[in-house]
Amino acid sequence: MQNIFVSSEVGTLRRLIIHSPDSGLGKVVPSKAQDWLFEDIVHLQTMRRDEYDYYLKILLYFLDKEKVQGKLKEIDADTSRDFYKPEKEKYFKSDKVIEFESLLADILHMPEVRTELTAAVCAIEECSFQFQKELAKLSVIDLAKVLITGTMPSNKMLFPPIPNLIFTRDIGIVVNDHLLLNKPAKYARTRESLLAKYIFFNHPVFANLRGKIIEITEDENHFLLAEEEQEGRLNTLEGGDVMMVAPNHLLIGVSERTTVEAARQAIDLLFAKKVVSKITIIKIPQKRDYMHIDTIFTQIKCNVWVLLGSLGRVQEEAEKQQTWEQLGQKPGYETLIIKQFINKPDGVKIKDFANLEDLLGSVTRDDLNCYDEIKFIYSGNNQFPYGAREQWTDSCNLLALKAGVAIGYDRNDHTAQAFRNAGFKTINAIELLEKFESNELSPETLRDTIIMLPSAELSRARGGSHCMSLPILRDNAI
Ligand SMILES: NC(=[NH2+])NCCC[C@H](N)C(=O)O
Repeated sequence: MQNIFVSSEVGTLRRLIIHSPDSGLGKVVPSKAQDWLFEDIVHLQTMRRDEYDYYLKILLYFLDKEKVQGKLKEIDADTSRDFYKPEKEKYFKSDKVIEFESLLADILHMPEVRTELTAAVCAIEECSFQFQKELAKLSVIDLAKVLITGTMPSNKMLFPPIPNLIFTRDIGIVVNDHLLLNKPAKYARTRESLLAKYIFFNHPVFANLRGKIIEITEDENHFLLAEEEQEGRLNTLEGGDVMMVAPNHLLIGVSERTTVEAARQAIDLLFAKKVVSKITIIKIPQKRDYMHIDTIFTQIKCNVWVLLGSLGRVQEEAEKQQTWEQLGQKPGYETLIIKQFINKPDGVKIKDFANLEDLLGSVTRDDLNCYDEIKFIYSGNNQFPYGAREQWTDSCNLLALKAGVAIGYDRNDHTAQAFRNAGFKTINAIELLEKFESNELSPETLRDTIIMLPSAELSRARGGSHCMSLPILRDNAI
């Protein structure tokens, strides 16, 4: 049975990996917030109870209904939140909405993996030998927690937390029946990818992936470079920059996090294995606002995309501006460079796209064979200055649960209006769950709806629901 397969962004979602905010997130301090890629410190309880738990309940309703249907009153009344804690009996334990921490605990039951992984984590975190011995005494459940949170059951912090693990999108991407592992650009995300690597290579759930995991490495000449030359030249690639838009077509962003060398290596490896026949590189400005391509656009259904207008159709404007630039005026816009590589029997052909809309339109028509009128929804309804404001809080980072039904943040009011103008309904996550429970609505019958997740705390971590998901199984979109 095919249990790992993703060939689009909008086919009905069947299985995914998530990670609920752990106690490490509550240990982010102001002096480390930026280093740990947070814009602020977050209130953990609010983030869990009033925000992320709703995300989970919605996912369960869509992917594994019997875990929640008719039980929400009871679940919500339990102040201990045992339903959400993998070590508790009442835990929802789903093989569709899969918690990273449970996968980690499972592989730590294998003695060899436990020894290797503990040693590897201690090595990268420069743990003392003494602490490494203490880790050996922990139960599997406690060890999994320490490897994620960095803190021992005694409350001693052995190494820093990995608060960005809630953004499971970035650890790897399923490309048809293969998996492209990340190689993080930021030190704060190194331990996440180490843990992920051990899970994908060892967990029985991923047995079908053996021989199909693609890893990005350094070119051997890299090791011979002097340190100052090496700087900034590592091959790095993060999942938020990789988007599987159609069975034949993968998008890769070259960004603050993903280097052109890594993108090139991914193209060579994926073409050699014939996993896809078309890969488009989208080079976006290297800035914090747009760390990955999924922060500037995502797909809602075959003919609908949400994107940041200031990076859309700018090319024509840019060409007109050229004269003024030649006369010395500074460019007042940002441009994208879009190059498409097509693997043909007689060699790789390259095609240019002038702007994002042209590329996304071509995905809709040429790759998904969808001829419905293409709709672009712009962040902030393309009204100054809401486009930029709402993009910052992930207005362009939505997760499609099925074609036309996606989950995003509730705080992006102008973008929500743009969705309504385009014929979508918007509904608050809490209200939707009530309507599911009362059978007024159901995941199966919902159409063209954007689910609005409470997000005051979540958005401070600088990622949206697209980032908080690693889909491993979707139905085909076509
Ligand atoms: N796929 C994404 N856009 N992920 C967002 C990750 C956010 C996280 N704080 C970081 O900076 O790494």
